[in-house]
Amino acid sequence: MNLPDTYIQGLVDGLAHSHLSFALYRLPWTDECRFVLQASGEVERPENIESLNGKKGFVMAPFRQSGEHPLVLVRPEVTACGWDEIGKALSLPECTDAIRAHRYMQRRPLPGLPEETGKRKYAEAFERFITPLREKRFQKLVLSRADTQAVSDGFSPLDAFVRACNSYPRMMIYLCHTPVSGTWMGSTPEILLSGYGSEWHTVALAGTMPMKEEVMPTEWDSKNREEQGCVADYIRRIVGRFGDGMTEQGPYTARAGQLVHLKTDFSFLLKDTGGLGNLLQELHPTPAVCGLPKEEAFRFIQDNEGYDRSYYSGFIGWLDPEGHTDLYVNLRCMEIGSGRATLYAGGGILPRSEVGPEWEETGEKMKTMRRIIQNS
Ligand SMILES: C=C(O[C@H]1C=CC=C(C(=O)O)[C@@H]1O)C(=O)O
Repeated sequence: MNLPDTYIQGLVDGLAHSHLSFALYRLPWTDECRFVLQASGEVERPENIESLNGKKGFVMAPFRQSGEHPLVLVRPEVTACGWDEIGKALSLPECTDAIRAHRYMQRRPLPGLPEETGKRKYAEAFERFITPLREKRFQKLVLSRADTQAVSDGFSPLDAFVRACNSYPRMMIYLCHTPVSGTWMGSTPEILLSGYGSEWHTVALAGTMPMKEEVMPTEWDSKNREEQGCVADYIRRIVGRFGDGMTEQGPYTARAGQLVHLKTDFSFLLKDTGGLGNLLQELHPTPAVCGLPKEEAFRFIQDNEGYDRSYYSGFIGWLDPEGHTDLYVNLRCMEIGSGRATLYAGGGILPRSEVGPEWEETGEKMKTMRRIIQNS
């Protein structure tokens, strides 16, 4: 994907400081950039995931809804596809006025933690997680962490977005800014729900290994297989309740940047797309980001992880019950603030997990976005 001309770049970067709400996204294996803009009023804050039933727009859902991190829907008042159309949309007076006014100042991200503090806190959280796992109170828990990274004064979100598109063709890349959620960017390999008409798709993605140079490793140990197997069992159960004619492919090895994961694809038929919110409520959060049993794991993470996940491990993307829907789990993502970005990553923990490799794995996952901002 080419970087658009400096006029468009300046407008998108300006919009990411403004009081308007927009999303820019690129689906895997396409070179087409899509733009959704809400040029008036506040973004919608649906009360809960079920309230997304029948709604259309760009969704940003947190891991856990709260006053600080509500579910957000960017109303598609203006949509555009490709830089030419996007340039025209950005030239609307609503955009240029908002960019000029700069009325909204970005929130600052979490304060930076020195590396060792981060590691010690992670190790303490790991101890809190591993104990109930070994006592068999949980089958699986996902432990995550945040870290900060300086960004240069001249950091251009659009430039980073285009570089992510070119570096990660297999992933869904997005840049979303709303005054409510702040400015987020990600490069996610995990579909939560996609489809059109009656044909729908989701995946079970879990288990991680690093790429070996440019060669994909394909020999998975039993821990990774088990980690992915329980995600697949969960998805199979939910999809079986909502959809008909489910077919399944996998698990197979799927590349995501410099990592590989185990993936199973699920295809199914949905008679009624008016209830997508109900299905999303059941799917989210899958055991790829939360744990099993689901409700207990969800509460345990809130009480024991030691920080607020915010929009990390929620879901993001385009929702349209009468057209295409492309919603992804918000992984390999960051919140962009002034002079800093906060990066997020997690990993599945089983009773036989060890702290060292799990810490390393979260670091490798964070590199997906770190590489993009370090080179800007
Ligand atoms: C929770 C994350 O990844 C999930 C998706 C793929 C592999 C995962 C794993 O191996 O633990 C996680 O379940 C993350 O990237 O923060």
